[in-house]
Amino acid sequence: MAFTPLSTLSQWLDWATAELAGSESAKLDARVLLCHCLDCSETYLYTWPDKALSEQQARAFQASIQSRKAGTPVAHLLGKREFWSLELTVNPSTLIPRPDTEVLVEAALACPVPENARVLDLGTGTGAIALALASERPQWQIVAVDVVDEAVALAEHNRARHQLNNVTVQRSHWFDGIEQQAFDLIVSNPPYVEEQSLWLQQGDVRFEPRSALTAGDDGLDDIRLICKQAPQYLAPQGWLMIEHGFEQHQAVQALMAQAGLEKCRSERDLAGLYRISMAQKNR
Ligand SMILES: C[S@@+](CC[C@H](N)C(=O)[O-])C[C@H]1O[C@@H](n2cnc3c(N)ncnc32)[C@H](O)[C@@H]1O
Repeated sequence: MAFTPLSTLSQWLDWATAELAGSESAKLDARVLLCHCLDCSETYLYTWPDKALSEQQARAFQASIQSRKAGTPVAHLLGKREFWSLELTVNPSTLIPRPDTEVLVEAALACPVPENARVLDLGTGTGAIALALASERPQWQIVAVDVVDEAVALAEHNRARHQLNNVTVQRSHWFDGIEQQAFDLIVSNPPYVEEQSLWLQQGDVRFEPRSALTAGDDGLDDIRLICKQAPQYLAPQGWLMIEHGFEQHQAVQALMAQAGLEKCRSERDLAGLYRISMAQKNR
């Protein structure tokens, strides 16, 4: 659609939906991106369908629809994604937080740990898990680490944005930079996809970095290392909790047991799939 001052919001929405046809979320994406370009709410679109866009708005909207058509995730175009009711800044340096990971947050909040628990989030990315926990448990002291410098900066930005002062963000290759050795809870959503997985060639995931996604031929390289080293960094009675792929729970439980952890178990997500496993250090 060429820009014309007479084109209305509803005409632009029809154009964008047609451009994105083939995507299940075409209509939703068109609305969300138009709201972003106009800096308005969805209610505004419904209330003023006959309003015209300015030339600048129309050009910005056209550009964002073309990027979306080329596959760019909506979260990257908006520069944000909501997780656990916190608006987080996102960028291509790490994973876009997924609703699936809220299951890990729920399980962590239900974990029997001291009131002023010391918590470690390994591979924090945007800071999603650490910040969700910090917002719910201001008395917890949380260390959040990532190995990618841009992700560390992003998590720190999100921490400051939400003024969650009970979180410390730092760079570390898993446990390498961690000094405190007695956490009551270690949580992680590490990379767990097989290097050769065809899933990596589809959808939004094509725009996310491999450093956030893949972990060796069976997807377990990072989880293997985390399970092996976690007991040294857990307080007695401390818990390790890991998000993983839906076919990995038995392997992850076995790795936890091999590391000497006890009470290994997995929990299902909303789709009924085992997506997190946990275990406790008993000595
Ligand atoms: C699946 S993403 C999870 C991001 C975030 N925790 C979430 O749930 O949205 C995995 C994260 O682990 C980080 N990572 C990968 N290898 C790492 C390593 N050796 N040490 C620390 N973090 C690492 C990646 O940079 C990425 O941010």
